[in-house]
Amino acid sequence: MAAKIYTNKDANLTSLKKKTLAVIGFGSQGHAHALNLKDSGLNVIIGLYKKSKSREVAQKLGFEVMDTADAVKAADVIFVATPDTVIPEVYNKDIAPHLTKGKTLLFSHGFAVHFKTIEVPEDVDVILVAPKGPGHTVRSQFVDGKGVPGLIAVHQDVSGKAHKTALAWARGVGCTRAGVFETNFREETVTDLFGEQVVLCGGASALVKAGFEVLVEAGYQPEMAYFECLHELKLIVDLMNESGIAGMRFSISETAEYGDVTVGPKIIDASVKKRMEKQLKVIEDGKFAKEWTKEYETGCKNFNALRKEGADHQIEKVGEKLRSTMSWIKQTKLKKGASQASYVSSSK
Ligand SMILES: NC(=O)C1=CN([C@@H]2O[C@H](COP(=O)(O)OP(=O)(O)OC[C@H]3O[C@@H](n4cnc5c(N)ncnc54)[C@H](OP(=O)(O)O)[C@@H]3O)[C@@H](O)[C@H]2O)C=CC1
Ligand SMILES: CC(=O)[C@](C)(O)C(=O)O
Repeated sequence: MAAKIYTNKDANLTSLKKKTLAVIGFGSQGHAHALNLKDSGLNVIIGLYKKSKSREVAQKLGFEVMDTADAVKAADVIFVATPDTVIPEVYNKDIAPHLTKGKTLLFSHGFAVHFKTIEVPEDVDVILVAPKGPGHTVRSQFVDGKGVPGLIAVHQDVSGKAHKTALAWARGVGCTRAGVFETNFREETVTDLFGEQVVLCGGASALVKAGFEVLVEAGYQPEMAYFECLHELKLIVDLMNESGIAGMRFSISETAEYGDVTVGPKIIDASVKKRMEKQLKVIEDGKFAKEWTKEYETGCKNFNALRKEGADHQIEKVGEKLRSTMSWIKQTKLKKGASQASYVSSSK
């Protein structure tokens, strides 16, 4: 039987209207959920650590900002929007001690609950509302009157209202405008990690860089390689996003389509699929979660070195130059280190 898609007609905000909603963290997801919920007429407070660079940004956007522990004490629903590797320390220090009976714990990724990096008490609801898109898109789509499709899941339902709360939150952040599927913490966690590592962020950026390098090393202009391998990828993926692979193939030339169906399977062949299957096992077995947690706990040395290698890649320099000279590309210079929320789409 096809999974049910929940939309606005299935969800209302009633169960959240008289509640205090705390968003712990004001980053990519945190700022988007907070602003969208606030624009949906709900009472939202922000919990941050004392030295957070996002305190001032959140206050300027009209939020009451508290220390994390105080926000948890004051709230009925607590959205843990800190990085997955930070969740254990924030949870154990500032959330768990104040998670009294009847509160609801909410996540937008199941990592901490599924891989048990935290222990949740038995007397609170534990739910997931996971928009299937970056936080900045969750916000910009909402501002444009649209929504990002999302997932909901219930890990623990003490109140008997966990599902309704999840749906109400999904409505408040705009997901039910697009469509919401119900899943469970394991499925969301595993598929999200797989998707972002193997297809979306990891797979796509590796494919783009490899294509760019092949063209540049063969003597073609780096600008041509950038246009072909990075810039145009968005335009092709947009077509797939809107009307499927078939729709994209309808729009491109027959020459391109012939190359697509004959060469594509030689590039992404059975050996690539085997490596994808292997990575899925690494995620399912919790090996990835252990590796990432250890990397974080030992100071992210390897992670930062790989980040720098990526930032120093020629494609970044060429791309930055081209994007700054071409008017039709939206100039959103998202850069790590600044407050994520400083790129917020205004609500008016
Ligand atoms: N990025 C995305 O689009 C998506 C993220 N998710 C999930 O959302 C959750 C949050 O990720 P994301 O939004 O990317 O995180 P970000 O790194 O963008 O933001 C993290 C926020 O947490 C704050 N923070 C850090 N330490 C603490 C602390 N001790 N107490 C309170 N706040 C703290 C940061 O403060 P400061 O601002 O000072 O740095 C920042 O505001 C994760 O579970 C992630 O997996 C799910 C779907 C998509
Ligand atoms: C945007 C999203 O959902 C990702 C890629 O999985 C993430 O940022 O965690």
